[in-house]
Amino acid sequence: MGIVLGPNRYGKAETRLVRVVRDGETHHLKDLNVSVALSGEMTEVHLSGDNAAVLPTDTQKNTVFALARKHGIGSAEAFALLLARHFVTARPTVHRAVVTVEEYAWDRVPVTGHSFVRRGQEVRTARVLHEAGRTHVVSGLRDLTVLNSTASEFRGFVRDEYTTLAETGDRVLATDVRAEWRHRDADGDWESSYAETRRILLETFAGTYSRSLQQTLYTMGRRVLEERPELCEVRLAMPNKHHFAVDLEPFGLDNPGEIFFAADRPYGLIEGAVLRDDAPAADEEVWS
Ligand SMILES: O=c1[nH]c(=O)c2[nH]c(=O)[nH]c2[nH]1
Repeated sequence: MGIVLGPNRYGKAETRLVRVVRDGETHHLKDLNVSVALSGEMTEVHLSGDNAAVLPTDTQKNTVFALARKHGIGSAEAFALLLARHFVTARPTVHRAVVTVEEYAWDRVPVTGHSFVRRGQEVRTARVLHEAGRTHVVSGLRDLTVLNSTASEFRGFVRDEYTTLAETGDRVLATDVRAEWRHRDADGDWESSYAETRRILLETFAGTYSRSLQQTLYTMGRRVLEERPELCEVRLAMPNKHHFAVDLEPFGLDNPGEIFFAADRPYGLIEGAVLRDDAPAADEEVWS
């Protein structure tokens, strides 16, 4: 039968790499999504299952982390060139490498040298419930992605027979803030209220030494209510976007809190409301 193998390639897609460079109190962040696609002498693996020419995609992922530690990440292009050349040069069975890098831009939150907010993806929200005799206004935002590259620990938690998590005195804390805040009244300066509340949320995330994301959440909500008298309740939902320090020891490299794997799931989801004890009751429907 005239059936042949056509064009093919393979590789590790979407390795989420975060590099933190610590220059004293000032940290620098690179956040990349790296995809590798290799092709070459891959007929046998398809036809007979002989893997002799196959560089595992797992190895490709490790290479992304190891070369980031060894050579740094000057720019997306430079890092892609480094990887592509490595795979083709180091592996005779690989003839072509296509390396695709997405870089996510972060701005500094000026409160500290280690706090960042991801550029340009947040959404502002507003919800009004109105019926005879009452009106509720809830403002909010979602997908405000923030990261502290230090000043976060997680220790002293419950341990049972299924616990493997190590205690940590210094970790990356990152989350997509989903926040909604309820106004006491149906009139106000919505623009300045929004801008100030967003600023307080951001600055409190940045400026709070965190013993848990729960503590950070409560502190953010509390600070908003302390500073914004027009508001009576804040609800927050914050995924704990885990950043795992990559073990580079098998490759003869140390990792002094520099190279992280940014996992997208599963994630811890921390949710909570913070309210004044005299907040007027509101229907659940005002919240999303
Ligand atoms: O801030 C955190 N809160 C938790 O409840 C939790 N659970 C976990 O595994 N890591 C974390 N981090």
